[in-house]
Amino acid sequence: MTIQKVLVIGAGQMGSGIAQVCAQAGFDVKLNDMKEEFFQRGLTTITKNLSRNVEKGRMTEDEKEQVLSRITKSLDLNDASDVDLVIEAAVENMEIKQSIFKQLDEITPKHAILASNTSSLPITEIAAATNRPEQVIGMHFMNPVPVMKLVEIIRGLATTDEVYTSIEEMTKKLNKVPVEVNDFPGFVSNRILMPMINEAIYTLYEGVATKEAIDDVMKLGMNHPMGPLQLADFIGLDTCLYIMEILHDGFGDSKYRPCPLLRKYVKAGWLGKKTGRGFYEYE
Ligand SMILES: CC(=O)CC(=O)SCCNC(=O)CCNC(=O)[C@H](O)C(C)(C)COP(=O)(O)OP(=O)(O)OC[C@H]1O[C@@H](n2cnc3c(N)ncnc32)[C@H](O)[C@@H]1OP(=O)(O)O
Ligand SMILES: NC(=O)C1=CN([C@@H]2O[C@H](COP(=O)(O)OP(=O)(O)OC[C@H]3O[C@@H](n4cnc5c(N)ncnc54)[C@H](OP(=O)(O)O)[C@@H]3O)[C@@H](O)[C@H]2O)C=CC1
Repeated sequence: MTIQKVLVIGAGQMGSGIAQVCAQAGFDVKLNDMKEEFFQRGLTTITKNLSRNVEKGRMTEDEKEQVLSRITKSLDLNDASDVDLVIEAAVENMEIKQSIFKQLDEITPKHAILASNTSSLPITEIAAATNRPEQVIGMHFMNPVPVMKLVEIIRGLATTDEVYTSIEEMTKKLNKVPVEVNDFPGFVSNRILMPMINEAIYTLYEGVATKEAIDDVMKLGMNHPMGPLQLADFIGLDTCLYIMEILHDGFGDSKYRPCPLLRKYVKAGWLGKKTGRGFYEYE
């Protein structure tokens, strides 16, 4: 199947990055969010990223304008009526995702593929909200999207080979590397990453070391580009908590219990970099 028109849902940190890389690869992109201001915030991030590419000589001003001209605003899900692919990057919540996919099933053309950028929610369960589970798939980008090479591609129980192949090809066109995984809570990426982050939070909670010391151990000792607490702030502590809850519920194993300190920070609205405060403070 040929994919040309894409609708990205959610203009947050992930959705804006996904819209950017799709437009850079020549796809026509509609970027959807619930409010004008959220769309504008996403577009501002994309414009900043592209301007940095121009400054670094990787792109001309003309090319930047062409990329921007391929991104259009959408504040209404009905804009999905003529697209070939939807990539959903709204909040990590099953009810919200199922409601979006149910509506998309009614709005989008019959051939359209419905993909979710979910970090951990079962694709099979999201697909069950539609009448086309064979055309639903996980397309899990990594943050920051313009930089990270991986797209974890998750097959739901009913996803067809044809749909998988279309998404694999699309991923390569985005200059990313697809890795196929099966549909289990947290897939591969967050089944391994998030318990490490949660354990780092327990290490802080139990007073084993300061936040800076914990991050330094992992940066200097394990060559991680960011320490786990800095990375948690970068991902968003709300998203980290949702993922731990999904692992905990999905496997029923106490080893995935979210650290109480993580819950406390999320309740306080300290969601990390995106709200200006998490384990660290940001400008
Ligand atoms: C939760 C999930 O479901 C899955 C996930 O995504 S988990 C999170 C996965 N991501 C990670 O683990 C990221 C770990 N961190 C890193 O890899 C690096 O710290 C980083 C790439 C973010 C920054 O790299 P750095 O070397 O420390 O900083 P810096 O030199 O400023 O940036 C390197 C490049 O990335 C670019 N960059 C950094 N942050 C960026 C952002 N948010 N958006 C776009 N580009 C960005 C910079 O412009 C720079 O580009 P050039 O080299 O071309 O100039
Ligand atoms: N952060 C990360 O590192 C990664 C996150 N993901 C996944 O990507 C998804 C988005 O995460 P992220 O970008 O970090 O989150 P953000 O909070 O940055 O962005 C989410 C955006 O979606 C909007 N939104 C919420 N509900 C709807 C809806 N019903 N329709 C349209 N837009 C909606 C939000 O609006 P509002 O601000 O009003 O809530 C917000 O603008 C999640 O599923 C997450 O698990 C995947 C990989 C990495």
